Amino acid sequence: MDSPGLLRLRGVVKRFGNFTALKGIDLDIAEGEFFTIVGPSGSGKSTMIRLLVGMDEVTEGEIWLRDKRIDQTPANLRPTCMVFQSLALFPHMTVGQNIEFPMKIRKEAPAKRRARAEELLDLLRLPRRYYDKRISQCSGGERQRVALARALAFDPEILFFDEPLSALDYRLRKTLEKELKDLHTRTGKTFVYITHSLEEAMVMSDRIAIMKDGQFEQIAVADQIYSAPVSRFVAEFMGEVNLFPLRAGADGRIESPTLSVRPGVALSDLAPGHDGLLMVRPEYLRLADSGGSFDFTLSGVVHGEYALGSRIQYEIKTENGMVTVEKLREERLSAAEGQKVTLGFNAANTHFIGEAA
Ligand SMILES: Nc1ncnc2c1ncn2[C@@H]1O[C@H](COP(=O)(O)OP(=O)(O)OP(=O)(O)O)[C@@H](O)[C@H]1O
Repeated sequence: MDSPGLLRLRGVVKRFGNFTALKGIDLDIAEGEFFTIVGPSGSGKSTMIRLLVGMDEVTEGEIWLRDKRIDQTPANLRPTCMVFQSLALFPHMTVGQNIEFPMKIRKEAPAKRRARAEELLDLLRLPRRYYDKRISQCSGGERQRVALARALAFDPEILFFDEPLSALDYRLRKTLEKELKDLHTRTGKTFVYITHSLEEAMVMSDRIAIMKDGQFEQIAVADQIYSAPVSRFVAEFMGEVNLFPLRAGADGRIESPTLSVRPGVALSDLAPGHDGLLMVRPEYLRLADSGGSFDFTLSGVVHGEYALGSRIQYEIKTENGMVTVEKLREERLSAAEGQKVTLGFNAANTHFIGEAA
């Protein structure tokens, strides 16, 4: 990033008694960015968001918004807004009253509030007649849109989202993921989003931060995190993956206990005398039995076949454990369960992780 971030964290530590939940976080989020924090349960995502919105205090470190230090600013005085999984709408009020709530607090005139509420209904693609509808009469997806409209009515500098879609069913979640991305583009606001779901993060975000044990393991654009993870943890967290131990001899020749390596193959990140893990995503493995030349090959037996909608996943049992292969339905493997197969892949479709097996 060229310009300094809109939101900056410097050395942020959060301790609960003897337990350190955040271990010195440095982070810059750019204005207008869709920034997503992903991580397993207990990694510190909610703790981080709570500090950012002012629901909890930092133990050490600083949080800056533009040129103002905000870590000591009470939540209600921060120009940020939070959208929760639980929505926190007022169920006995109408859609219009909910959306207008922040403007009412600001003591804006009724006509102005109404006009803005209608604009926000349009923006969230809710019919204007919903203005008088009670929240209790709205569906889950509609409530989610009302909550977003209300959050935007605060006109915050940054919107924080704490797993807002996790309680919804799969189809609705998929629809709202796209709507949120679209909303982000149309409003130009800065979105900071936390989720367990990698897919959600991949669909929507400009950048993704992978959190582990109170620290960021990697921060990058989705593609890079998927194809060039910095560690085994990130590789495995970012979906199905095959990892093979590998080492380069003093002469640079690559050796592997599990793979046959074509002589002359080189990996730019693997220096002579070093070892690590070779990563290949399941979609890059091919059947090598019918010919073709591959940098790496291995043999196994087809153990299982699983339909994943448009794709099919295969488990291939090898001497050194299970290998996962994924194909589009129309590229189904011509091998039945129990059949012996040779798989191949090329160095160009791999990524080397300099981490011991
Ligand atoms: N008030 C608290 N007192 C003591 N420990 C806490 C407190 N809040 C959080 N923790 C601990 O801090 C760690 C991080 O919790 P946090 O809720 O931030 O994780 P998370 O990544 O949001 O998890 P999840 O995805 O399950 O919500 C956990 O080990 C949790 O037990």
